[in-house]
Amino acid sequence: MTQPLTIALSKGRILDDTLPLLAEANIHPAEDISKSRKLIFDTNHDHIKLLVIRAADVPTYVEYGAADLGISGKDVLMEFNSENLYEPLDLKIATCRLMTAALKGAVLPEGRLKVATKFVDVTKRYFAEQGRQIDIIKLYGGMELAPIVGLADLIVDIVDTGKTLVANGLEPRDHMAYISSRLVVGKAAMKVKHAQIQPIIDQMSAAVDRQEEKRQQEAEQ
Ligand SMILES: Nc1ncnc2c1ncn2[C@@H]1O[C@H](COP(=O)(O)OP(=O)(O)OP(=O)(O)O)[C@@H](O)[C@H]1O
Ligand SMILES: O=P(O)(O)OC[C@H]1O[C@H](OP(=O)(O)OP(=O)(O)O)[C@H](O)[C@@H]1O
Repeated sequence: MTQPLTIALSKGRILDDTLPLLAEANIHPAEDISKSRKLIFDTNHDHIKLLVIRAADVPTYVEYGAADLGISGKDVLMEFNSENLYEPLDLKIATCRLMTAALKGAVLPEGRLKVATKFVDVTKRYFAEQGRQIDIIKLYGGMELAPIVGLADLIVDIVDTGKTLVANGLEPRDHMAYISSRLVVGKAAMKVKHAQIQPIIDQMSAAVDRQEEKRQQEAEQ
């Protein structure tokens, strides 16, 4: 019997890049997600449903088995740090870097550093590895403002083009991690529904390869 499958998608910028990949894997939402206020969608497969939720909530849904698969930024997964999730596929979408940044030219204090971020645990682990004492200032967005107003010496945030840093008089310092979106699978779901989940991983993997080829061809033109 075909068991039901639920896939949790991150809304926001990841969603735009996710839908073409799902389409290449022959998973099509029954209605236009971007035009709907619904959070759960049927698809062209009777047994597959899509959830569209806050990016930071995706690992929680998958960990608790409320979704079998999920699509989540590596930054979110690093912060969530769960042992109950497999990460079988790099989708190579929403790529960016997790970096530290400071005011341009600023000399950092010798002693404790004030670090503003929403990635609290990732930041604690990173500076602990460096043997550096820090005080964390937890923010929910707009981290770039913190050094300008003296709230922090350093920030830890996502950098893509670097335009947000430049616009706020900041400069990148340490490159902490390469970030992209990943397909995640709950360990329990993988055991129970392996026969249904594996083909989706394989189709998504082929879709990622095709998109990569397309991108390379476009870059060469
Ligand atoms: N500038 C960027 N360029 C590329 N990818 C990014 C960028 N900013 C964030 N991302 C990736 O996209 C994910 C989702 O970002 P998005 O901005 O949609 O949501 P958010 O602001 O983190 O969350 P929410 O809107 O739910 O508060 C991030 O977790 C990260 O993996
Ligand atoms: O290097 P850039 O290309 O300028 O991109 C980096 C910016 O993008 C993200 O913010 P986002 O636009 O998602 O806003 P938010 O953090 O307020 O959600 C991130 O938090 C940076 O501020």
